[in-house]
Amino acid sequence: MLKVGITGGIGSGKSVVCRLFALLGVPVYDADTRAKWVMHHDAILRSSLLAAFGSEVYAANGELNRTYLAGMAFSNPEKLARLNGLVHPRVGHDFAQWATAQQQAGHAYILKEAALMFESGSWQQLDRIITVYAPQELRQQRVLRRDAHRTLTDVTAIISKQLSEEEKLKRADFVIYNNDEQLVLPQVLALHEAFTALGTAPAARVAQ
Ligand SMILES: CC(C)(COP(=O)(O)OP(=O)(O)OC[C@H]1O[C@@H](n2cnc3c(N)ncnc32)[C@H](O)[C@@H]1O)[C@@H](O)C(=O)NCCC(=O)NCCS
Ligand SMILES: Nc1ncnc2c1ncn2[C@@H]1O[C@H](COP(=O)(O)OP(=O)(O)OP(=O)(O)O)[C@@H](O)[C@H]1O
Repeated sequence: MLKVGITGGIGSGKSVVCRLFALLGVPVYDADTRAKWVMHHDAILRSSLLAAFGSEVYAANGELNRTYLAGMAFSNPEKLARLNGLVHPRVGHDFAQWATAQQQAGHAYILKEAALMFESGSWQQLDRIITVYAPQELRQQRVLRRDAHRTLTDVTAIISKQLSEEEKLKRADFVIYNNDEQLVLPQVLALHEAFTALGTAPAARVAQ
């Protein structure tokens, strides 16, 4: 089974693209959502986050206080690095377990969606990487439309914590252009065909 990563900067359209793959029957692991799940459910991680960032990390009802964490982490590089250092290994472990279950279900390939793929080192768990590309101005507009609570300053701060799109393009095996100039669906269908073939080919070809 081929493991394909799909990354791209904030607002590039990873989730939209992943919804298309999911419609084709491809299992998709959403690292952003799972990161929040493990931060809520993993008792050891909860204790580490409380020890590192204080009791405000969790609200009185036990829910993750995302606004507090976002405000703290996206404005302080050391705190963000500490948060990443605690959360990313747990997400890596969670993904490995999920991927094993998918393999047993006999899928030709699976997708892992993550904003941070090269930054977190999680690309090493994957066979191929797709970058979803859109220019920064368009990404900012999309996020401001999507996230009513974020300002342009917030979005710019998050962008500054992510690897540049140029670097992601250099490091990716495939690019999906979601820049309002090219149709997305034909690009997804072409990759689906290629990955289905690769995922069902002998292991030697997949490993390359
Ligand atoms: C700080 C948190 C709680 C803020 O949650 P919130 O719901 O406000 O934002 P959300 O998760 O939707 O993130 C918005 C966007 O910011 C970007 N982003 C998220 N985490 C990070 C990070 N650690 N570094 C850089 N960019 C990030 C992504 O593009 C993401 O889609 C949350 O982002 C988080 O837990 N981040 C740490 C875990 C992580 O790195 N997740 C990303 C993939 S594993
Ligand atoms: N081609 C498109 N045309 C119109 N709107 C789009 C297009 N692609 C994405 N969007 C919209 O832009 C916003 C950002 O897209 P999406 O949530 O998929 O980005 P993302 O890369 O997953 O972002 P994040 O890193 O924040 O999770 C969403 O509201 C989405 O509906």
